[in-house]
Amino acid sequence: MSYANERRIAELAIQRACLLTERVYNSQVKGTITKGDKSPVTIADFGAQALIISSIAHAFPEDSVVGEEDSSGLRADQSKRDLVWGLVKDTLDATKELTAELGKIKDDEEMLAVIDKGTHQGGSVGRIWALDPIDGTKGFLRGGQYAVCLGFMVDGKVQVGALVCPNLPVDPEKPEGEKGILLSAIRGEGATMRPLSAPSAQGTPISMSSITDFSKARFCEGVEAGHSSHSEQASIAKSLGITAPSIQMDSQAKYASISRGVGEIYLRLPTSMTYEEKIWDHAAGSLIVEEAGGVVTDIYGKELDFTQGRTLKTNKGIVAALKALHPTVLKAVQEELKVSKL
Ligand SMILES: Nc1ncnc2c1ncn2[C@@H]1O[C@H](COP(=O)(O)O)[C@@H](O)[C@H]1OP(=O)(O)O
Ligand SMILES: [Mg+2]
Ligand SMILES: [Mg+2]
Ligand SMILES: [Mg+2]
Repeated sequence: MSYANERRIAELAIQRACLLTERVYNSQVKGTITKGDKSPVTIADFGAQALIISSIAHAFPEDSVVGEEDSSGLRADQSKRDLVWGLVKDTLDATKELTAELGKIKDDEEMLAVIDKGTHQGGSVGRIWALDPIDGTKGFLRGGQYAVCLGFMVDGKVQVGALVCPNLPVDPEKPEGEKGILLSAIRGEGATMRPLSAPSAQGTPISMSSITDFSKARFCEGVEAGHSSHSEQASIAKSLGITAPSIQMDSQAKYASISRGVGEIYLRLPTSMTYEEKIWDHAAGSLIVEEAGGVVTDIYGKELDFTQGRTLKTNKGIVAALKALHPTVLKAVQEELKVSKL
């Protein structure tokens, strides 16, 4: 069974949401709220979650959604709620040609209810979407990389992944040139990429870099040292003979980057043994890397298990690399971490 229709709706939904996130990215007003876990959420995260879940509910009314955000921050703050509804309404008005396929939201009450359709607990049964309306909110606030991410799972296995990275260059050779790419994949059918500016273009197939010589390989890692250990990453790079400086960027833009051959390895090294990675942070990106010729496991070498609920509670960290490099990278990770962590 091909999931071409799910991929098409996923692409349209995240592109529509990206019009809203870019408007906020380029505005002074971000409307940031600090959540219970101390992480930031902005009016753009809420607006994008509302638009994307309403698209899924319109196209696939029986499906469930595990989304990062809920409406509690907006229910407690009328002015932010008004700001988000203004953004959502403007975006819907500006994209009327998509209403037949993606539907719309009638008022701010419905918008809050739609955001809360993302509170599903996930699991191993049925059709479930994993949504990160803005991945890398800290990067978004800093003017760095972020991604709008949507994965589609059937019985706990990711079948479709779609990512928009609005600030990655279309041509990696021209970092100051046109920005904004959309990547997607269907399991077993490969991964593709196209510029955001060409919504009706056919995606171009992408594949990981073929560099297998570690002295020429490059790491991608997060900007936030609190999300992944930079010092252990540096020791692992040294032990593998990697000399190039690592490419630092926020969000699943790292998965996007290695899947189109910019960087060969992405590591996410646990900074605490209690943090559980969230399914929406990995569903789309991990499938795109696998379909571009990579292998994605945790630091124990275990496959990512999306059947466990809202988090990857049986996994720790991420090791993503070209198939030919992965066993050696994993061994180096385990040698480095076993003293302090395993
Ligand atoms: N303690 C943590 N360890 C690992 N990842 C975290 C932690 N806290 C937040 N995150 C999530 O890490 C991701 C960003 O990763 P990176 O550092 O690679 O850019 C985001 O999804 C962020 O959530 P959010 O979606 O709220 O931004
Ligand atoms: Mg967040
Ligand atoms: Mg995230
Ligand atoms: Mg997020």
